[in-house]
Amino acid sequence: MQEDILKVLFTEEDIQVLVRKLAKQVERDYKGRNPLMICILKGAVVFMTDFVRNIDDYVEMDFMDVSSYYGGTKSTGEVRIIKDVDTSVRDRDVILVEDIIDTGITLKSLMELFSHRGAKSVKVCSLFNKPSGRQEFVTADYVGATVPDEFIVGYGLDYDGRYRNLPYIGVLKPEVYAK
Ligand SMILES: O=P(O)(O)OC[C@H]1O[C@H](OP(=O)(O)OP(=O)(O)O)[C@H](O)[C@@H]1O
Ligand code: HPA
Ligand SMILES: [Mg+2]
Repeated sequence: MQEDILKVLFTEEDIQVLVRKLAKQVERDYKGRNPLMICILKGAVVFMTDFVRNIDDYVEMDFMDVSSYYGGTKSTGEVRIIKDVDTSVRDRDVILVEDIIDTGITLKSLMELFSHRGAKSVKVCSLFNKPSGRQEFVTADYVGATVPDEFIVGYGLDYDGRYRNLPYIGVLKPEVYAK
């Protein structure tokens, strides 16, 4: 698996610094508000588990599985809901927890959905932002770091379902997806 990685962009230690920074920002901004954190599966699952454990206040968690890449390195543009949340978002302070915002297509459709469902507020916390990929005008309220215009994997992020278990963030060798 490691031989498919061109270079490491963020080590395990780098990632933990970013995660703690985001958790402390959210902890401060949401003090006493019991926000509903919605993890956007599958990519955000690793981030979510570290993130919530760095927040020293009440939070609730739910999970939504959406997909639009289907094993490739380019968005299909069609965001499919595979599993919805169980919790009612009406009058809740919702925080969407994402691993990466690239084209912005996933986030745009989720923001519309949750605003429509009557959430009191909807904010976005994304570990990574790739502004060079943007096709929709969306921004996250909390961002860990900006990444370059390369396909990255690890710490939840996949190519074709693989590499999510890498503890670091790496750039995938282009020959892996050119095959
Ligand atoms: O800004 P965008 O171009 O929409 O890309 C970002 C989204 O794409 C990835 O999910 P994916 O559809 O690959 O599903 P996965 O999380 O199950 O891998 C990633 O986890 C984000 O949710
Ligand atoms: O760079 C990426 N890597 C993995 N999944 C992704 N989904 C959008 N962009 C990416
Ligand atoms: Mg994916």
